[in-house]
Amino acid sequence: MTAEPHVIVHSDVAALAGATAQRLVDRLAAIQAERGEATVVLTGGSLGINTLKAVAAVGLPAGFDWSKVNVWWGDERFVAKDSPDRNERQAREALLDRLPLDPARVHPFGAAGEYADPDAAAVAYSAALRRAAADEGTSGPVPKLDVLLLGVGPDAHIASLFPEMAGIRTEDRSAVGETDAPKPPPERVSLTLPAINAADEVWLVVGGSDKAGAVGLALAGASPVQVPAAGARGRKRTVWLLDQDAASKLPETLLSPADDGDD
Ligand SMILES: O=C1O[C@H](COP(=O)(O)O)[C@@H](O)[C@H](O)[C@H]1O
Repeated sequence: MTAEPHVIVHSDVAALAGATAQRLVDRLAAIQAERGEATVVLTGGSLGINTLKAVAAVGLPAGFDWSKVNVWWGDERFVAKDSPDRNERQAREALLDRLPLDPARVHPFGAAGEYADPDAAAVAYSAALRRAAADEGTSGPVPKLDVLLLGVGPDAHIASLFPEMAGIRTEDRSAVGETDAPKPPPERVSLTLPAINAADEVWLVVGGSDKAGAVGLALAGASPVQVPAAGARGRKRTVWLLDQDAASKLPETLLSPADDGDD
């Protein structure tokens, strides 16, 4: 398996969310069985949250222990902690609040009111990532990130890295603040592309015909500055999990239809 993108197409968004949920639990369980814990980086957005809702309905493999799962986020909207716009709040309501997670292993971005501005929250998140790496005995900028989930916007943004903006060009830190995002809310915090690409596995989960152009450009090898999704690569595996609408502009040669249990 290489980090060359592998594309799997499901029939529609419901099948995509359900299959991604099952794939995620299976993968985290396999990693946990191997090294005692597993780390997931969550995304917000429509499919990110629908996938978490679908996880609630997935059967858990024997021995799987949610309290040994580390949770980080790929990005956050810089709004009040209790705002319904917050990716953290949506994830908690969709799934996390129902799981026996260890609170010490759950790492939300800081919120407006806790930090003066998005960049201050980003500096704190970079520091938290570095501390977690140090706790694992490495001197790197991020801990081991097993599976990192991403949504993709119609403009090809990933996390809160938008085309042509400073965040997508930032390489010297793990998280960055954004104050003028084209998608509301304008103030956001995001992992940078180097931090995203430090994950072992990057899964881009995308549904809908409004995303087909972005998916087509990303998989045709566009420049990440113009098409941020083009730059997302896992160290070991990069998987594009699509519905048929999102895949409609891809050449046949790239597609692996899912049998909804596929790989
Ligand atoms: O605002 C955001 O948007 C993207 C994509 O969301 P979608 O609803 O178009 O799928 C998401 O990946 C990101 O986490 C979120 O903050």
